[in-house]
Amino acid sequence: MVAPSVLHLNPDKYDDPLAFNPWRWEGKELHAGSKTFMAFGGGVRLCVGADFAKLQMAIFIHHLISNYRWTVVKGGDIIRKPGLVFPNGLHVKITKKQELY
Ligand code: HEM
Repeated sequence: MVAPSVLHLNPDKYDDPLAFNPWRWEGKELHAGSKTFMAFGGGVRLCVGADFAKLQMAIFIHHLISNYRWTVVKGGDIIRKPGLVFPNGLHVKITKKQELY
């Protein structure tokens, strides 16, 4: 049985687990097989909205790529293992593209 909250609220894994701290995963391995993070839960209680949420993220990224110009500021080294990993981050500046009409 998988109980994501037992993992995510475990003070041995995360300092002050009840605090809102989006940086808590910085430097940790975040991939499908991660032992410290399960974004959509797992097992029989796997998030039923996971595919819907991923579709919304894909549509959002599509609009960001189609309508905005991305300029790399720093980072960008890529490791394929097999998913993409940016070991030193990928900092980009995003500016709205000029309207052509
Ligand atoms: C980025 C967006 C989302 C994240 C990170 C997320 C995360 C999670 C996690 C971690 C669980 C498991 C909770 C547990 O095991 O106690 C869960 C369950 C659930 N999620 Fe999501 N969720 C997201 C979006 C959605 C959406 C869009 C819907 C509905 C349209 C949804 C509906 C549900 C439902 C109904 C459950 C309970 C499933 C069950 O207990 O059988 N979620 N979600």
